[in-house]
Amino acid sequence: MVTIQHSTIHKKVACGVEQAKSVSRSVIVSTSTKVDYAIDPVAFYRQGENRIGERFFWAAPNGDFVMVGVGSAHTLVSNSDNCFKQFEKDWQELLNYSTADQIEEPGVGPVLFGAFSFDPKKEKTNLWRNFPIAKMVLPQHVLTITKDECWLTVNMMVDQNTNAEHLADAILKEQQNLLQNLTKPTYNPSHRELTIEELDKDEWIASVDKVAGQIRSSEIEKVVLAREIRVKSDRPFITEEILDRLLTEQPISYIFALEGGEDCFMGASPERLVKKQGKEAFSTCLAGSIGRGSTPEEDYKLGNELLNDAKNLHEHEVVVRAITSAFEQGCERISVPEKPILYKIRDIQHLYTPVVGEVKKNVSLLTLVEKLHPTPALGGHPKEEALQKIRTIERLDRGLYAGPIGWLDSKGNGEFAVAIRSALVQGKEASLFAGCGIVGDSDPASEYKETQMKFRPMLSALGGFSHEFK
Ligand SMILES: C=C(O[C@H]1C=CC=C(C(=O)O)[C@@H]1O)C(=O)O
Repeated sequence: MVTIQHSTIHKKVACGVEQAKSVSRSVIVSTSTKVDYAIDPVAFYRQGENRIGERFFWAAPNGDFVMVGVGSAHTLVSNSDNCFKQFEKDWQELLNYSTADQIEEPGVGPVLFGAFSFDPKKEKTNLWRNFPIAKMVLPQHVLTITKDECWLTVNMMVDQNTNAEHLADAILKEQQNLLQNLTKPTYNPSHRELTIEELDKDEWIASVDKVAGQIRSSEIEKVVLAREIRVKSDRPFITEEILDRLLTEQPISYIFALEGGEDCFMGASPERLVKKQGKEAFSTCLAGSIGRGSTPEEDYKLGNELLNDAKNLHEHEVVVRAITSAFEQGCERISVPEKPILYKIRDIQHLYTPVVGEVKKNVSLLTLVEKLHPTPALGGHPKEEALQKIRTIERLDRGLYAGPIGWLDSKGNGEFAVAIRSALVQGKEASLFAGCGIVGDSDPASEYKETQMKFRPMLSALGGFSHEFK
């Protein structure tokens, strides 16, 4: 099932080699083909298994936009807190030396996919050894599925010594392999026996009490405190199987996976950080939570309770203020509804306010990400004071949890979600993370229960089941 002609690729690479010679540096050669048959994205990801450590998966809510990457033509890595600006500069420079087909469709052509740590200033532990503070990958092979189109892109880094014939052969062979066995995989539905260790549970509950007290007697309005559970299985986890479950069980969330070495960071986040399409930018305020009812009546009652609960409305309002203020710096004609509505996912319902704006000239997606992150849904308010509190009080290393994860293309489009409801999968073990917005009248026992609820999507996708987390 070859979709790109060998002669076409060969010609493009040969041109790239000439360009590399003339500018004395390596250049990107990118070419995209529209395919007129369906490709199952999880099957495509699975087919890339000989590129373990170099794959990613992304599906926007309702499968409206899916992107899968295999292999790396180039990787941007940063271990500093200047990562957004550094990547912006690196990406522009790479694009200045690229030859790509002119395709308007967002997410087709040269793209970067990657993730940023929640807090580059927090000391890094061994848990996240396979991930830098931030990384974004220009994938070798990309599958992009939009509402009505399906595209395959190959990206190559070419220098003056590249053998065009060899590179064209290798890339086409790999693409052919990726396009084998494209039927939707079926996985064994049997559940696993998981052992769950709740790390520093009592300390976490005590810290909620302490921070709520400090909030009552200081200028700090809100701090998000997170915790970690470590899950062990009798056999290695299979990331394709987890992706498949997440897609089925969490259809209105962002489903993501990013590999680093043998590890995989993955999740199902309901929270958009920011999307940029053309001149428009979209963000989401998501904060304030309650469970789902077991009957429609109970569910409605709980939703109503949430919509009228002063503590949750306050938690939410802090986020709306911060996102609106970040938008005011980068956008014009901002629109924010006056009141939140409910966003109901399988295990939980949230208060939700969408924010839309028209991006000012020369403001890029990464600039918006930098201005927004971390919103008070993940950090707190005021931002710096809340971050300082999290650094000193939280015992876990959040790593990529609660950081921005997503993609951008060569035309300035792209989207980032906030990497919550996530897990770092490491062979037979996984660390899961969940946090809660703490305000002055937060109750430690209820916040603890809320984290149990927030662990459920990933626990279930890992194939596990536990009464405590029900
Ligand atoms: C920090 C998390 O959730 C945030 C997003 C939505 C609702 C939240 C809340 O109600 O506390 C949190 O701010 C998490 O799931 O780990």
